[in-house]
Amino acid sequence: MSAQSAQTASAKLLAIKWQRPHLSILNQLLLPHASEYVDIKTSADGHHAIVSMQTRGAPAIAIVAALSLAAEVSQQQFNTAQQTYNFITGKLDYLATSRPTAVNLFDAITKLKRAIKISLDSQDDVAVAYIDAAEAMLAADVADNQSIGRNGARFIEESSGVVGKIKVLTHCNTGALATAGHGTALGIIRSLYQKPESILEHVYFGETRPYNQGARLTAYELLCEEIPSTLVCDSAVSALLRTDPTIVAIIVGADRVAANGDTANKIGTYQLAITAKFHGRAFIVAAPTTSIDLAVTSGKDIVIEERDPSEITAASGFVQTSLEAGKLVRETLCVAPKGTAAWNPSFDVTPAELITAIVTEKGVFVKDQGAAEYDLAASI
Ligand SMILES: CSC[C@H]1O[C@H](OP(=O)(O)O)[C@H](O)[C@@H]1O
Repeated sequence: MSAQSAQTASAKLLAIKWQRPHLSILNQLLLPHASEYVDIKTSADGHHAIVSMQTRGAPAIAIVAALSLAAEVSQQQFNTAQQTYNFITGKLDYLATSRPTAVNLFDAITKLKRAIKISLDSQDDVAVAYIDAAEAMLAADVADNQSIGRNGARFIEESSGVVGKIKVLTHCNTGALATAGHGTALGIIRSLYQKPESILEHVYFGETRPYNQGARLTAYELLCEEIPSTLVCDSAVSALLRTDPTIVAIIVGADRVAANGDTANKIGTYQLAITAKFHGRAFIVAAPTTSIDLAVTSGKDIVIEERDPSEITAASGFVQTSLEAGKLVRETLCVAPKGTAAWNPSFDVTPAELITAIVTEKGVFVKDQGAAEYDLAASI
């Protein structure tokens, strides 16, 4: 890819734009067929963007929440530091009600409350302290993801066990569109592919029913960056692993990793871990430490978001003829018969015993010999 086209690709993949005090986000509900930004002026706008999934992805949710309130605070006039503190903590508690599973949001809220408490106690400007702390999260996430990319690429090169070129498979969207930039699992794939004389030949990715983050968003990222890739149905992965031994690893993101390594991630991840185990392939979780929740001892304590069953019983998209005419006409197609019951958990939990490694910005964690679980409290 030329430098110019790489620049174009990264511009297309900028999910979050922050220029104090202005925040805008790429509306991922319109991707891949339209690339439109939405202005986020208040925490209410941020809450809506997260609940509606205009923005999604564990790290991106936290950063959009934090910066939406920074935009709002920038427009407010406060009489006292205590009033500022009370306003901010109240809005953070409201943002915490948006989506329950990704711990990054709650980690950010805890850190932001700590930052403004320090400024209140030291009689510094509470509003400025908040905005500075929120902005720092954006920059830190990009740096974390680039470290995850380097750590994961090295781990795969050193452990693939295959002479010559390899292929990998990923699930959902864990790239620049799910984070502040570069990505976690897709960040590892990006880093591996961009290496000189890369061993990575091809990327398979699942459509990720029912919201199609794979078919819509990961496809968009991989095509933008001209990374050789193939979309498969979620239900085709076991057959694919059986036919292609050069698929050495399945690499996924995380929304919440428990202290023992059990990992909540997009629905379908658990069965990918099972088929990876059956076929003797590595199953790698990529996540910043802001996705690790040491307060949760195991996956059984992780709250799993359930979304509207209509996401399964119906299919929404843009009418092909309208796209060809340069228009965006969105239609909803009924798939299941009216009255069909559907169970629509947005995430599932993969037990630590099925996870080969957890790649973070601080390093790659593997289980002790013979252990079924991780001890992440001792690692991070
Ligand atoms: C970089 S982690 C992204 C993580 O979030 C996704 O969920 P959603 O699209 O519903 O926000 C999925 O679980 C990914 O692994």
